[in-house]
Amino acid sequence: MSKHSVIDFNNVTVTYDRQTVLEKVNFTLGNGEFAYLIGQTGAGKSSFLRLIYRDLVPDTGHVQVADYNVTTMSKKEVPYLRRRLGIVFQDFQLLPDRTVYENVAFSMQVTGAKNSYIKQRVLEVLGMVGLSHKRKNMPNDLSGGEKQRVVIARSLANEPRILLADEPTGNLDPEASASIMELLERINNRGMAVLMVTHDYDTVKQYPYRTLKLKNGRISEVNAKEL
Ligand SMILES: Nc1ncnc2c1ncn2[C@@H]1O[C@H](COP(=O)(O)OP(=O)(O)OP(=O)(O)O)[C@@H](O)[C@H]1O
Repeated sequence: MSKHSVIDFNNVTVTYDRQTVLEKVNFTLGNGEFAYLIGQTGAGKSSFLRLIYRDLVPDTGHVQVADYNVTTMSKKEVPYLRRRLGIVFQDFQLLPDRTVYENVAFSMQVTGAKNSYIKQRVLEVLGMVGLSHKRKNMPNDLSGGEKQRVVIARSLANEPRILLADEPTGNLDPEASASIMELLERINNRGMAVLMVTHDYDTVKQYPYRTLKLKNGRISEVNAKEL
């Protein structure tokens, strides 16, 4: 893998039963790059992301993420790979019976970080997403946009190199979506690569970055203006 890329797919094929979902896909996400992944329902976007965090192994081809050869790595190494990734998915919900602070701290405690560092880092990432003042609140006291910002803060806690975001603006009103996009841009400007799966074409047009479309097992670059 080139030192300029953080994700590399080389001729990746994924087949479920007899259905080929990805066929000899090549893809590179540059260090610090922002890119969108789009495609109709069932096009293979979730499968694509699952390959990156090693929830799925390709039938053929290679996947490299940060310094890890994801295709050949041992199971023992998977948690270390995942710590290099910030994951913002709709089904990675917040724990409803823990405060905002505790939700973010929890993701660091499992890595064995020191308490003094956890405290400092949780306050730092909550500050980054503009929610320090809500740290003692429970998730259910927050709006949808604020909850999503806590999920983003949690994903940043372990200082990942890559942020994977699956529909981070789904179900949010335009104002909350804009605040999430501005936050993702700020994070990206600090040097983190961002790969965002979305159906929200208005957002793609408003915040244009390289846009890749999955269709019939293939990936191609599209012009956001033509969406
Ligand atoms: N574990 C599995 N076993 C069999 N088929 C699967 C499995 N996972 C996904 N598929 C099929 O592979 C295809 C791609 O699924 P995938 O979830 O990757 O698409 P997607 O683009 O993320 O869709 P959506 O936008 O609806 O989430 C679909 O036809 C799906 O039914």
